[in-house]
Amino acid sequence: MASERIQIVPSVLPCDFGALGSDLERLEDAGVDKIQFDVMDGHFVPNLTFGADVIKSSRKYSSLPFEAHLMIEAPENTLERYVDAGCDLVIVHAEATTHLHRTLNQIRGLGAKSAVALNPATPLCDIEYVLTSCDMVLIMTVNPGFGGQAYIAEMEPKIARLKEMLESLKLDIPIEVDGGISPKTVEGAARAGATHLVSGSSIFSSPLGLKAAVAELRELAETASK
Ligand SMILES: O=C(CO)[C@@H](O)[C@H](O)COP(=O)(O)O
Ligand SMILES: [Co+2]
Repeated sequence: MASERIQIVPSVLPCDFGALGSDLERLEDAGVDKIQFDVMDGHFVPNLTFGADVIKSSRKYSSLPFEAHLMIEAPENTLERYVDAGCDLVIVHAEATTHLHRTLNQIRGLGAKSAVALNPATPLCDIEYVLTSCDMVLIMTVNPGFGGQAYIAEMEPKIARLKEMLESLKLDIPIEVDGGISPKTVEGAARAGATHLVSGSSIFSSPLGLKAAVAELRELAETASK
């Protein structure tokens, strides 16, 4: 199944926002599969980053797919701007939008892929009836808002249960994990069923350098998922 291929997805949070273009070029040279832009509004999460304009002006520096991880209240009001900015996939939080089914279909209607993210405390039953409107599900392995937090290993049974749910519904949808992914934690997430692995602080601070850090994460995840 296509969704089983491991993808390494850097979060841009550790990038130098004054030189984002050159950091995006470095990431592409390092062999990553897509780029995650962490959009935070200071309301849904207690941190503020950037909006669609920054993503739009970054688009020319990379040929990789872009995904917007929208940690914002009422994302349905601004989805068009992220698709227009060049995001191939838009991720909304189940906790941040009242009419989740409509919001996910709105993303598809704009011509992008749709995904839903769940905070650690949010149960899988909250998305059971919208899975056919999703092109990916993101299980947060930290509480959203900041990079560099500790991985919450208690999310592994949640990932495994989601994988079972998707299999029983015959839905070929990849599971992404985000937060605290490093060489120490990636195997547990991959073994549980995650194939898209977001990593920020670990790959950027690795003494191996970006390229070898990305290769190491990929190799560990591929071995663990077999
Ligand atoms: O969405 C988020 C945080 O809210 C993530 O994308 C993190 O920013 C990933 O960073 P690390 O946990 O890998 O440092
Ligand atoms: Co993120």
